[in-house]
Amino acid sequence: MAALMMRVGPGSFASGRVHRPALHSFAAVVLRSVSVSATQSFPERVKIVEVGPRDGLQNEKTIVPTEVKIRLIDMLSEAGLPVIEATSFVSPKWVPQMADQEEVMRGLHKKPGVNYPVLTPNLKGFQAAVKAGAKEVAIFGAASELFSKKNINCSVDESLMRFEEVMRAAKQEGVPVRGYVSCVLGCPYEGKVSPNKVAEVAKRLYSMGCYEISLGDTIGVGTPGGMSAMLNAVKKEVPVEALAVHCHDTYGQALANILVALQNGVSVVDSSVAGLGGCPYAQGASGNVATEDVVYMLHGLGIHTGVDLPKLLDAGSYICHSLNRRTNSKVAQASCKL
Ligand SMILES: CC(C)(COP(=O)([O-])OP(=O)([O-])OC[C@H]1O[C@@H](n2cnc3c(N)ncnc32)[C@H](O)[C@@H]1OP(=O)([O-])[O-])[C@@H](O)C(=O)NCCC(=O)NCCSC(=O)C[C@@](C)(O)CC(=O)[O-]
Repeated sequence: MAALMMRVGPGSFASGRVHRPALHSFAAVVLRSVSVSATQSFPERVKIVEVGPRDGLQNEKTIVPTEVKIRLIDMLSEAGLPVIEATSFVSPKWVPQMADQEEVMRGLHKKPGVNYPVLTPNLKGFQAAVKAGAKEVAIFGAASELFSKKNINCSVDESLMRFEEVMRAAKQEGVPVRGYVSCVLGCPYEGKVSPNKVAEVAKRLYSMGCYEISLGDTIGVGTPGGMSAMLNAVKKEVPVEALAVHCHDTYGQALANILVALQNGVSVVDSSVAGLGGCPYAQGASGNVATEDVVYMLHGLGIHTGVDLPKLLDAGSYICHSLNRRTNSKVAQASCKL
């Protein structure tokens, strides 16, 4: 750290506040130097799937106004995020925070080249999503029976049958479908989850036509060794190009787990601006890894994301002010974007 401080100069730290421009030049100077050797085993580009407006806001205690959600999504697209999960077409009785899904879909300003997928647990959700203008959807299963029951009120096998229905309809409509597997590194109800079970569910989702499978450490209990073992099992069934990781940061392991996933060839990472989030049916799950922190790490490694970090910080600052909460992003904290 001393070496890092010398590069920036003591003035930046003297006041006790690090202003954003100083942090950014600091980041650029320090991290450029590690990128050359470190990128060798990493992908050149990473696609970030921003899940804050859905995964982040679904867990808020008070209802977030629709216009705030729309403004957040628009700020995220302005920041260069290529995929922004906008909302979910689930039962409002189960997740009241997402009850304004149609208004959100109709209100957001679609930026060319940006995808705005939505969650659809069943055919009813799919039909409503398409009617509201969704061009891409995600189905969400789990590698844990109890989690599946608590989250979508059916067994894993039943969920896969429902997803087949969604998939058939999606194929007819030409709508791409992403698949989630939750609890890939542990379950709040069952504890340990076998990598083989994760691989089996991932394979079934991929075989039915999901173009991408996002592997969710729903409660953020995984560590890099577990991530590596799980990915090794899944990669035997699904090509690594079709895999994404979705890490919650409950135990502070998310960035380490993502790094291991990148070294395993994964080049799609889910994250949530300001580290918002948690799953209402996974007690103890804290927010997703913060998008700001993922972008900072990736850019430091010389990996292209297309994301403008200062604009992303503004989006994080906006939503934190709107929710009257502190950001979970370390990068935002360091940049005084609280
Ligand atoms: C799946 C259901 C609907 C099953 O819920 P259910 O009660 O078994 O469904 P049902 O078919 O018996 O229907 C019951 C009622 O819900 C309605 N309904 C039925 N389907 C829909 C729909 N799509 N949209 C709106 N309404 C719907 C249906 O019309 C009926 O209404 P009623 O007659 O009582 O008025 C329910 O369990 C549900 O909505 N669950 C939501 C779960 C959820 O959103 N969880 C959070 C997202 S998952 C997550 O965060 C993890 C992830 C993806 O981020 C990855 C990770 O971190 O691991």
